[in-house]
Amino acid sequence: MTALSNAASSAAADYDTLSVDLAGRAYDIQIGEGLLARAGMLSRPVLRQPRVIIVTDSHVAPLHLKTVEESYRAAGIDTASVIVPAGEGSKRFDRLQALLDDLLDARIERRTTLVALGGGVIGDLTGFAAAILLRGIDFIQIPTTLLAQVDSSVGGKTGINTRHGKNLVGAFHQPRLVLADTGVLDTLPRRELLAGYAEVAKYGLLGDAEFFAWLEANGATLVAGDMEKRRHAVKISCAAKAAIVARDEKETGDRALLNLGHTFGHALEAETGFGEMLLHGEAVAIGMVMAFDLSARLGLCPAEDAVRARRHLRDVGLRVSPLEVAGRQHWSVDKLLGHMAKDKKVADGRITFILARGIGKAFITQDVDVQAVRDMLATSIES
Ligand SMILES: NC(=O)c1ccc[n+]([C@@H]2O[C@H](COP(=O)([O-])OP(=O)(O)OC[C@H]3O[C@@H](n4cnc5c(N)ncnc54)[C@H](O)[C@@H]3O)[C@@H](O)[C@H]2O)c1
Ligand SMILES: O=C(O)C(=O)C[C@@H](O)[C@H](O)[C@H](O)COP(=O)(O)O
Ligand SMILES: [Zn+2]
Repeated sequence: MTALSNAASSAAADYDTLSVDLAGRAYDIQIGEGLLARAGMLSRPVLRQPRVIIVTDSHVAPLHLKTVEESYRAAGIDTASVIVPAGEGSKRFDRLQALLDDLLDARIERRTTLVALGGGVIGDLTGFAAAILLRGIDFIQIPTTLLAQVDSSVGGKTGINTRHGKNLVGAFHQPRLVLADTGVLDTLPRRELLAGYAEVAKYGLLGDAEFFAWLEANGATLVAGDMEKRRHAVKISCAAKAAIVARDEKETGDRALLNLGHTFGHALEAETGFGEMLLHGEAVAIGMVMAFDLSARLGLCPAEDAVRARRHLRDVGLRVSPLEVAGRQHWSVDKLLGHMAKDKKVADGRITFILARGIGKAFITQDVDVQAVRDMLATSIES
């Protein structure tokens, strides 16, 4: 029985199922409240042995680990758990090594499945561990942040940061299943919810003007706690990401659109040390404002659309300028460009940019005048 038919056959099922259509490696994304308590039953069809190892972090463990462990055990599935320190600092080589050793200590086998229970950090780290342990084992994503539910749990990008930059070591390794329990967002701090909202807005800004207009009308109530609106946003976002990933799994083309705001955002994250000063989603929000500003400066995008992008992100409560990053007084155009020059999308020495012809009309280009980028960055960091 597949996960899809499981959902359909359960009279009590109150979740939506989307699928990521990758030949031979297709998987379902299930979205709804209460999925943590059903994780065991929903995972069974994709497990290759009745044993999982759950990887989670020190914030999520006390809140949600017991529910997931009990759910697996109730479904007759043996569990062990590994808890790593919360935060972006866990996407590092030394933490990866410690995790790999813990998993090997737990006597992992080739048919054992890892379960990533947490935000994007846990998903990226656990997914990478799954990609390289015993030369590749299965994993399931149970995303617990808005960011992870709308973005990082889908699509198979896994990896860690290095001193050279963001996500520079990793692998494409698709999960077998994604269980997005929108109920767990209730325990998520507002700052983290907002960071995830930036990636939600990204889907509107890059390819769906209608969704962006919906967010302009509903974003504030979504952030305030409206469950239906959160669920709708998770569904639309996952559907958009699944479609892009299905047509360009390894980012040889279109998938780079999902990097809107990231070339700038990753540079801002690197400059602030990949930590609490600026979260990934927060950096992406500022990066998307920069991408729209640059597009407008280059005459590619109506100025009004750049204003709309900035206004909406600011109105929901996100910072929209590097100058608003508390604790960070001095920015340098050269340093930001230095980080951008190490981006994974650099080709033949040229930085790839995701720009826009308007809201919902992003495109990929290497044909950008560096002086225009310098001017935009200089304006954005001037006090
Ligand atoms: N692989 C991808 O496609 C992809 C996409 C987007 C982002 N990312 C990566 O994801 C990471 C950011 O993910 P994130 O924003 O989820 O950060 P995160 O994983 O650090 O989680 C944010 C914080 O929320 C806590 N938390 C998680 N769930 C909670 C819950 N339900 N209740 C209370 N606290 C909870 C965590 O412990 C952490 O402190 C970055 O490293 C980014 O590069 C990857
Ligand atoms: O899935 C993708 O593709 C994305 O670009 C999603 C991004 O939100 C995510 O932050 C991703 O990790 C960035 O891609 P990277 O290849 O620059 O690491
Ligand atoms: Zn991102």
